[in-house]
Amino acid sequence: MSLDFASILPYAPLLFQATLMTIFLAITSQVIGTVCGFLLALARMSPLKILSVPAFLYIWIARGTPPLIHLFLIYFGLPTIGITLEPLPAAIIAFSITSAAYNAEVLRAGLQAIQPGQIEAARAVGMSYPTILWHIILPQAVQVVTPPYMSNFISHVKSTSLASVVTVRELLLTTTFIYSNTFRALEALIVAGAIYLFLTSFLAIGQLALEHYVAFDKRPPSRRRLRRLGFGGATDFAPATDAPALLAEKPDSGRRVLDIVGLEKRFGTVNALSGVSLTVQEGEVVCVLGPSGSGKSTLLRCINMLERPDAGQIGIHSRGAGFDLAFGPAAPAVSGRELARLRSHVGMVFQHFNLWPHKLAIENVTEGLIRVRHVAGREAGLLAAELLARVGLGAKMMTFPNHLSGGQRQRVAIARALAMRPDVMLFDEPTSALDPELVGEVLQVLEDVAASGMTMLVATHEMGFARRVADRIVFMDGGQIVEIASAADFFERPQHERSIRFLEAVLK
Ligand SMILES: Nc1ncnc2c1ncn2[C@@H]1O[C@H](COP(=O)(O)OP(=O)(O)OP(=O)(O)O)[C@@H](O)[C@H]1O
Repeated sequence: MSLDFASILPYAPLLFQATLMTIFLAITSQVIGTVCGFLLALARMSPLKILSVPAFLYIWIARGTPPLIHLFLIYFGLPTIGITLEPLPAAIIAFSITSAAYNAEVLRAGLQAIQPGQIEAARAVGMSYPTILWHIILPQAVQVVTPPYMSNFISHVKSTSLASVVTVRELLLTTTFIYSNTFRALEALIVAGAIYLFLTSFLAIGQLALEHYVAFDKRPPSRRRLRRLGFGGATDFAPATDAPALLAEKPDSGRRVLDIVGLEKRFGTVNALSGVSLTVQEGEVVCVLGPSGSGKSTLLRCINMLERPDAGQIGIHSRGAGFDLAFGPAAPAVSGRELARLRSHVGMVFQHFNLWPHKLAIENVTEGLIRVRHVAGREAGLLAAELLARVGLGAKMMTFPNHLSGGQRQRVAIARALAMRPDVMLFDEPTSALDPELVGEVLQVLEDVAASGMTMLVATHEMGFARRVADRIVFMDGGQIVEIASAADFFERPQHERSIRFLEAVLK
């Protein structure tokens, strides 16, 4: 038996039209399915049950039932309640329903793949949720979702052949028409298969190109990206020398920057903070010491409201703005905008750095300036370059975080927090995640920052650093402040029996 493709040839224009219809059907329903899938993914992740439960039910039902049933329900079922649709809109709606359910799960996986620490770091510089979503979460989520999303798209293209059963003139229906006229079923089906293969191969190549495009940290930064920050290229940068100084001279104003009164925080049955009161003056360096689980991190996280206290008051009195927040059942709610404003005045450095891996070191520093302070790209680039040079990373500013050592990452994180010109800097065990030989370089930067007059609250296990640099020591145990003393007094003449035992244990 010989194949006779020549008899199919007269139908080429028809096949071409059918191919266009298949492409139109696939793209339209995929676009609708992606937009709806994205909204569904957000709803599914929402803490509000009124959003997450319906989203879950939708995805469960739409994924668990055949697309052909969706199509029949819409095309044959809806007319029974008075809604009649043409074949093409019916097919588009049916395929969008399926596509939305599958894409919702793919997109949710991408959104949830971002480490929570990165989102906390973005909140800590004062970014709003939409800004975080757009600039921190989505660019990274795209990297994660590209392979499964494109895979869904490829299988979606093939599923559009189902539209033939409701007489949409797509590829399969046209193919059956051709072979019923020519009696050349084999040839017609081979041609149709080849066209599907061509379309899906095109998407597979698109997937490879997209994967390459979104692998931001695997290739050198584009010129466009650098120009936005005022640099013409990666190699022509000379660290700025005339950038305005970001760190003030050590002040001696006696002005209170931080006022904490009666702070309480519970996690279930654990009293993480009980009646914590503390005042910190401008330019003061306060080290918070205490055994593991004593509440040091919780105290810092409550100050910039990454954790919401259950009761008490926090006052932050900056030169530019003042915040007096009260907590408790009767306290007024604090708006998201006010929280973001507060956080932009309180710098936070985390134990695990929490840099944004898709952004260069310099972009990690400029991001808050551009998105929160609305500083122009060029000016932000200059300030960031100056700061990175000050923390000893002038030569690494065009490097992605994954190519930096732990100590270098932490120094970028310090520059990122300093760039916002905070009124107080909170350091949450900044050296605990570092290899011992990298601790020194970070502590040196901390000492430099302290010497420059920054008001600092440092939760740390580094006793030598605390003794050398701290003006005062706050010693915590069981969620309470047990002792507050000058560094000399605390280390030479600890008063409280718990402090004495702690020092005996850690200094022996
Ligand atoms: N998100 C949370 N959920 C439940 N319990 C928590 C949470 N965060 C902290 N805790 C608990 O609160 C207490 C204080 O924890 P916190 O992390 O503030 O201590 P820490 O002094 O910083 O400890 P470490 O030095 O080990 O970091 C601990 O008992 C801890 O288990």
